[in-house]
Amino acid sequence: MKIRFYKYQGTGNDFVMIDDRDKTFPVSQQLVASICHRRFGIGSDGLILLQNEPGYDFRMVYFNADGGEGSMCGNGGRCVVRFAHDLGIFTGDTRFIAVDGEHEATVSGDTIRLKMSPVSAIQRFEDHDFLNTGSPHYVTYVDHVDEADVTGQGSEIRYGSVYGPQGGTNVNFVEVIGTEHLSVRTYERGVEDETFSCGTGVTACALSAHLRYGWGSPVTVETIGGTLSVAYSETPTGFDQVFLTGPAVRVFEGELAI
Ligand SMILES: N[C@H](CCC[C@H](N)C(=O)O)C(=O)O
Repeated sequence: MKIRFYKYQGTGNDFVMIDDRDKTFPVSQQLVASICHRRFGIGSDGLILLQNEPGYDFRMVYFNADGGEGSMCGNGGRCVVRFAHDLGIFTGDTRFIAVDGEHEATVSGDTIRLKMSPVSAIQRFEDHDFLNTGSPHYVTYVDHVDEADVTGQGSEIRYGSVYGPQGGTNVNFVEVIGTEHLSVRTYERGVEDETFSCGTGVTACALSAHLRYGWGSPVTVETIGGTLSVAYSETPTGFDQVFLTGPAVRVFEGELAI
């Protein structure tokens, strides 16, 4: 069986994208993991199926690189919007459905602005915050993010006694580099490594920093793979009107023989 695939990246978070509107992709954890493998497959942080959904422009189905169906992916969401735009499914604005519900997005040039789910139930601790921005995120602050042991400490927290039994968490290391300006590195569960950028993670860090420092919106966030912006409104229980904005581009396309 031959399957046409496309490769997209959003600030260096990269995804294999498949137009699955005819629902023929033979989903299995092993197949997805082998496609995402960087030595034996195409190589990516995740795989996304674009499917039809009545009442919406499309449905986003996201899998982590390990082949497990993941929670929401912010950069993947921005990339699938670009993919749907490239396929001619919409022009300008779109509304689609993902694992955490409905999303809206706008395309202008290379920039994709994605509306994220409202955020509540933020757990605040002295040295870290824990919140769910579509995916669970542990946010910890460091003086020099370049020196953080992202993979070592990240996997310790991800598999540790607190979060491990809950299905794990993504772990973000944040350095404040100015007012409303952060630098972030993320250990991603499901990839089980550091990625170049994590959209839901960057969103979590911006909201956490707002709570710590009383900053206004938007917050600019540097990642290894580029710059993202997070806008939001604070509510009595958390945040809504949360928007993640940044570039998403097609890298190449090809054919997969399985
Ligand atoms: N890279 C993604 C996050 C994927 C979430 C996944 N790692 C999980 O929690 O299972 C993003 O841009 O938001």
